[in-house]
Amino acid sequence: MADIVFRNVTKRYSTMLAVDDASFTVNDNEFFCFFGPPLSGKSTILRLVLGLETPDAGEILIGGKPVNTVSPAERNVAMVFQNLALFPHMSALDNVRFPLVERRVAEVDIKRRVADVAAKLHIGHILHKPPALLSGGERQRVAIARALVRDPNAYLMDDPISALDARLREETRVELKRIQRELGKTLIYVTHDQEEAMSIADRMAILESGRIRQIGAPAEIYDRPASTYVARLLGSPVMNILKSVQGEGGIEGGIEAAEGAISIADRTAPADAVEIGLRPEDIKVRPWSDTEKESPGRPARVFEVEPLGGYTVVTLAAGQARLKALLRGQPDIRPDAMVAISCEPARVHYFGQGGGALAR
Ligand SMILES: Nc1ncnc2c1ncn2[C@@H]1O[C@H](COP(=O)(O)OP(=O)(O)OP(=O)(O)O)[C@@H](O)[C@H]1O
Repeated sequence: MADIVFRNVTKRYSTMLAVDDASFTVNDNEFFCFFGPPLSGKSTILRLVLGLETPDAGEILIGGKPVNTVSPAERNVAMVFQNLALFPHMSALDNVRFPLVERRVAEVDIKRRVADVAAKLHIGHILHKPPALLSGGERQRVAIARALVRDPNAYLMDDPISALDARLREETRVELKRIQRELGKTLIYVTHDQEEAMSIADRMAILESGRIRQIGAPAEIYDRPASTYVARLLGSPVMNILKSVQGEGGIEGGIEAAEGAISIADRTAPADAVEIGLRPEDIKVRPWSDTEKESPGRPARVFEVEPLGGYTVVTLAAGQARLKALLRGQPDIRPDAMVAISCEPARVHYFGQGGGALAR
């Protein structure tokens, strides 16, 4: 069992609160992501788990045992650092072997485990090379292999594939997910790439300035962000968040614009909404001429069209409000055209004073 628990953990660097009263549980065998902007405390949390830092307050438990005073070696947690930290004077093979040689594992077992991990990461053909002769992607795989070759309680990875190009990153994250499932080990993963976090994690925690703002399955957080801060971090294009004005009623789902703010005709809207959030994919866009009197579509002007192949991002001007809509395929929509926009009331997000999500 290697569940990892933080109970009210705080870590300061002089006056800087790097981790602020963090409480969470990473379950055994879980792929758990920490996601947040730069300097939000992601790496510090990993260093606390690893034992490279000691909390100023609170308690850390690994597999049910308090580890605040346990050395990194005894915690037996394997880490892949952002800067990889491969030994330059050793071949890739010796780098991967190193943790086992250091622990005096029998040669026959070393050979078996290295071959196994090399096959999993497709690096068998480059093991003879030193790091300097490997590409960025190959170096990253070797660093991951060096962590996987051990049999630790848990793996920690700090933005391990950030140096790869977009295609290789996609491939590697799919593989990492598969490998973690096969190994059946707890994996804590840090990334500043929202798409990566969403695609790879069983559950994730969203950080802001050292504080955990929300924990949940990616789809849960995406569908029910607890605040405008979280809502803006996930999704591309990001959620449209506009000031809310009281509407005149109108037909359910109609988006009315006024003075840079919008209202949605929605019987279930909370009265104390200060802001309204609309995911770009939830905005329906139709040619204005199609609009019948009973339709919810309210007028908007097409401001910009970005065809991206499989889908198209359309920026809409509704009064002084600007909204982005994400449409499938390549619809025949041109700048300056008038369109009708609407949104299923159930898909609308409402936020109150201070940015917290409001229940209906
Ligand atoms: N060794 C240190 N000494 C002083 N301050 C530090 C140290 N390590 C981190 N910090 C500060 O703690 C805060 C959290 O940093 P941390 O590196 O954990 O964030 P992060 O989310 O991992 O950032 P990034 O995405 O840029 O890696 C930052 O304000 C950072 O400047």
